[in-house]
Amino acid sequence: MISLNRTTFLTQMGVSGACSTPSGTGRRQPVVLKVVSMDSNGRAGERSGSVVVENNTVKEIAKPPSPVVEVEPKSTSAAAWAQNAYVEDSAAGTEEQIMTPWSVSVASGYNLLRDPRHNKGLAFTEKERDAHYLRGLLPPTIVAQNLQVKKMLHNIRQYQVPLQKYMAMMDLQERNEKLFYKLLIDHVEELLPVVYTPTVGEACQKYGSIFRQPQGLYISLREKGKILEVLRNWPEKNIQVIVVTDGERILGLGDLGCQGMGIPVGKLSLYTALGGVRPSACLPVTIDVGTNNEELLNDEFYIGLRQKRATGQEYAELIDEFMSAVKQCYGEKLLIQFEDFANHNAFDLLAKYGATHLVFNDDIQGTASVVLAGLISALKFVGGSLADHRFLFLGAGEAGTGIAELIALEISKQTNAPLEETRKKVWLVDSKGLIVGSRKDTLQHFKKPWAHDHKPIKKLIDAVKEIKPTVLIGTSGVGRTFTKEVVETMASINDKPIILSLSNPTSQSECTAEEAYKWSQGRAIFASGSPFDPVKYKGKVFVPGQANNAYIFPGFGLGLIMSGTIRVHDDMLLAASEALASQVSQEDFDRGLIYPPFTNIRKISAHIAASVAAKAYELGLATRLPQPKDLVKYAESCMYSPSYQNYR
Ligand SMILES: NC(=O)C1=CN([C@@H]2O[C@H](COP(=O)(O)OP(=O)(O)OC[C@H]3O[C@@H](n4cnc5c(N)ncnc54)[C@H](OP(=O)(O)O)[C@@H]3O)[C@@H](O)[C@H]2O)C=CC1
Ligand SMILES: CC(=O)C(=O)O
Ligand SMILES: [Mg+2]
Repeated sequence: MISLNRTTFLTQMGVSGACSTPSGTGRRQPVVLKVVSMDSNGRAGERSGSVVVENNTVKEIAKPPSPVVEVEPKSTSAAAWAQNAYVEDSAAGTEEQIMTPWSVSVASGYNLLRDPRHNKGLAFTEKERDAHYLRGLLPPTIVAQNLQVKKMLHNIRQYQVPLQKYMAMMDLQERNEKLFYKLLIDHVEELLPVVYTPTVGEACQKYGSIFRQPQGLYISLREKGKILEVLRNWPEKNIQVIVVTDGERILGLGDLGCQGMGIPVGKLSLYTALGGVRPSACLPVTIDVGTNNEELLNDEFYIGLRQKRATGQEYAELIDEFMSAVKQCYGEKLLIQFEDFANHNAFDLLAKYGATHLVFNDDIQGTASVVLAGLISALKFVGGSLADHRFLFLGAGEAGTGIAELIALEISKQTNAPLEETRKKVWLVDSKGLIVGSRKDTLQHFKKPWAHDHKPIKKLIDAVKEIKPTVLIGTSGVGRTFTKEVVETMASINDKPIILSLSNPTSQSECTAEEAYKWSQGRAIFASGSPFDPVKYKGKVFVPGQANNAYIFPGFGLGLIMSGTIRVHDDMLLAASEALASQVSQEDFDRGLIYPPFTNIRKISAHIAASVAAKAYELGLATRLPQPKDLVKYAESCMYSPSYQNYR
């Protein structure tokens, strides 16, 4: 039973007198509610229902249906949760803590149509139109969600320019969230390149010009000392995952400053679409410490701070305040995904906060896990074990050394050889040439483990001829660096050369799919970070795979969240790789694929989540007890559904 003075209730919820609905004494006031509530087991969920108002007092929430998704483990106390729940008391002008474990927000009539989380557009039924004051606000026709999906897809296909498709998708997300996710989930292969790489790269470059609505939180140097207050400005309180960037290394496009926001927004839409994490639990964040991108600093439409990047103590203090604030606000089990930081910060942030927070670096760890999975399944084509192969990377930054380390770790686990030994199977080339012992003094710390004894080599082609790799991996961020000569040399050394061009977006890919197949006479096993269309070569169709961390992070994150895991461990990355590799079917292999199609991604994510959670339980890092018996089923049951709910 909820008893709250109606005026206070509506004011607190930011509902002005003008939009409040008639509320005679004892009259059931039909409004759509989003109730974040907690049951006696400490489980929270979103519900919809109506409220009963008596004598200007909200008396009850009428029979809310079961929670959409269980989001809090049993061990969380209602009081602990409540500490994180705040509303503005506009009358008093002060912040007031709600001491009951629920909060309610109301939308009806015109506001309901403007509320993307609950809006259904033309899909509102006759009954809902009556009950929620929508009569006359919509044309008479009523359509099913599937027809809305069909119409939106038709509209999006009319646009020839990818950025226009992107903007149409963003508009939809801001208008009707469930329809956005239904469309994205049902047509994931077609729309992933629109909301994610490559188009999201262009969107970030032009973010200032296309900016319409804030889609996440901007924390700039001006917010220093106030980050906790800034977090409370975000409308959602029960955040489970943050994707944060400082915009310094956006895909392979360099420093895009504050306009990097497109990346956390895009990654989190995949958390929901591919991994089933509730949208309301996702928070995109961009930390703005300036940019060294002169073009943006001189761009009149640039949306960020117009100053050079802060570094050193000033940078560290802002990040530290952010990390403390989010933990204080959202608790120990909040997952923080670092995304597209430059490598001079990324490794240090991961090391520093890995000990105190649930942090995951997608570029270092997620990429490593997805590539290892691809290599495990590529063994089907090339034979042998990982230990039988030699790996050469172009690019020795976050992605390159992250993947290298996970490969070495997996070989070490498989062979019981020490890591120092297994690392010797992996070679890396950076902008100055092959990483070798004689360069040790001048190398950044993350390159040092790869400085093997060898004479210096400047050019990739010479390194390929000398090392004779079976696997060539591009993580340089520089397009067309796998030249005809490089690919031909790989094909002369190997019957089936494995070539992965991981750099994003498409313009930065080390080679195209067509180049890889043509120059290797159709023998390459090829995958790329951004998608390429199938290639017809000598009468045969070759389907390239997409080696992108999008296969891993949504399921990985779901696994951490659903098990209440408090720290990430390398063994979880290995578990995720094996789970992904196990999802490649014989039919996929028959098509030459080393990754399963994205059309099955929700099922794949459930398997990844289950494996990650199982590892977390094994390592004693999971706090959701008891452990569910069937983790795959449990993962599936936790997943957000984009289907409309009925509002009574
Ligand atoms: N497919 C996927 O899922 C992912 C793809 N990526 C992509 O990988 C690329 C790199 O990302 P990340 O590792 O984080 O970036 P980093 O900046 O950390 O690393 C880039 C590396 O490439 C080297 N490099 C740059 N130019 C050249 C060149 N001309 N020849 C040889 N080496 C060069 C750099 O050398 P030096 O150290 O000397 O400067 C550095 O070692 C990006 O395009 C990114 O989009 C990243 C994560 C995931
Ligand atoms: C995919 C990704 O995370 C990147 O290119 O940075
Ligand atoms: Mg990234």
